[in-house]
Amino acid sequence: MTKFGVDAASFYVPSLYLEIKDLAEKRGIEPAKLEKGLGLHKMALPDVHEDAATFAAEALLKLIQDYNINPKEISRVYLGTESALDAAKPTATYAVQMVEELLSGEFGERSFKNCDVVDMTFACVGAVDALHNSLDFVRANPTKKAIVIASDYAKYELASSGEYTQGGGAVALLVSANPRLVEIDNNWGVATESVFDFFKPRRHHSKSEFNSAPENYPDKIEIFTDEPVFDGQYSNQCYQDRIREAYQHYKEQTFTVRPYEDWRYLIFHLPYAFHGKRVFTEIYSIENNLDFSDVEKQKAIAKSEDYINFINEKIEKSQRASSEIGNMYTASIFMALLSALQTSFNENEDLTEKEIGFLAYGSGSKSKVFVGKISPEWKSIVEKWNVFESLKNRLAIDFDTYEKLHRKQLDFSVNPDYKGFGLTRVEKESPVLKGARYYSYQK
Ligand SMILES: CC(=O)SCCNC(=O)CCNC(=O)[C@H](O)C(C)(C)COP(=O)(O)OP(=O)(O)OC[C@H]1O[C@@H](n2cnc3c(N)ncnc32)[C@H](O)[C@@H]1OP(=O)(O)O
Repeated sequence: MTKFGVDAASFYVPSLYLEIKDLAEKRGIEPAKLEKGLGLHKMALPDVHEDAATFAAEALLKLIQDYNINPKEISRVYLGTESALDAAKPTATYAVQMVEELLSGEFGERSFKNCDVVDMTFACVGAVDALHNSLDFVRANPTKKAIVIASDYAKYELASSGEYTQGGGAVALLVSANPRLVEIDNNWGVATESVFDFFKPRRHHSKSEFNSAPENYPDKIEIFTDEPVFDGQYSNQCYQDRIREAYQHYKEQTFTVRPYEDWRYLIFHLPYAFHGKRVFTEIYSIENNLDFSDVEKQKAIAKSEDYINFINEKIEKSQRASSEIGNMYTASIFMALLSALQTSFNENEDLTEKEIGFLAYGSGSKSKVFVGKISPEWKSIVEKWNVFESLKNRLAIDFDTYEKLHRKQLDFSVNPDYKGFGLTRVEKESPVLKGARYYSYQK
């Protein structure tokens, strides 16, 4: 029987970061809480010229170049993002255009001309939805290939409880038959409930708030905000509830008992590094008939030797990249996979045929639980990544620069050596192009 899944993967993390201890000091938070309590070390930050479109373009370009992909052979580019730049024009169109233009010498003009390109949004689970859809597509059309990109900038209000979990970047996945990285099984546990744990409402503004609003602007206009409205502890609870329900749904469909025991790695959406291991205590307790009825008992389970051994074996390696990057929203779950596989690769572990369990979550809210099996050729894909080496080649910025970047007070790139895609300008004058974004590539 033909197998379907992820054939290759690549990632992009911006070159700037802030040390978490610098943030802790300025905000009066004990560094140990962030480092030892939540697993945070560094926070990746977009430079002035970067956004979710440039992140996506970088990951897409790397995927094409590292794995010799001809864009003309790609039938779909589905982008999961909650950092969309426009409410109508997909961020994926910007990313595809950047890559098309850069590679026009090699593949001709408009190499993605017959490609189906779209964004998918459901907070942090949007790229899993894109993967799910793309897998359905290749299962129905086994000779075709799709690319899924997860790209986001996780930005929170200054001095909020989300601030120390900020981060950003992108992961791109090639989806096809006979995948060389991981085969994805077609059983999906799903749980949905509409809640307000974390969301980005359109805010209404009146025309009078804009000094230079053109005559033909409507009296009320809507703009998106980068920063979410959220309730941190409630979002933790919603995450825990949804993954419990989706895991249960997965079990019902697969008639499995304690499936997590067969998983070499548990790969979670990680809003911060230690989130997966903190919330999985509930499912672990249910599966092992442990009393989870009050906070004391829950803490005892989290601190038990069995649970700590379980975390060290099945979760810890997936957290390592997150500690160095922070939240990547849609891309976090895929970066957790890359982190685990890169570590196994570096340690010469043979993962062939091993099962991986995925527990995805998106606020608002939805969870998907599904399983993959590592392909025999996995090392030929992972050997191109160098996840941890590449994270060492970044530029630390100071707190003052961080705050200015956050407030959009800087006009020029912070990294003097920046290379790659960058925003050149946003049209401000022309009534028919106002807001159009233009990008170029810095060699
Ligand atoms: C977007 C989504 O994916 S939804 C799910 C997650 N939600 C978010 O990411 C929303 C944005 N983020 C937030 O609101 C917050 O950062 C949260 C909710 C994630 C974390 O909230 P906080 O109130 O900062 O932390 P919280 O009190 O929950 O946990 C702190 C941890 O540090 C530990 N800690 C505190 N001080 C110390 C210390 N000095 N040394 C060691 N550990 C410490 C605490 O014991 C606790 O860990 P434990 O519960 O495992 O024992």
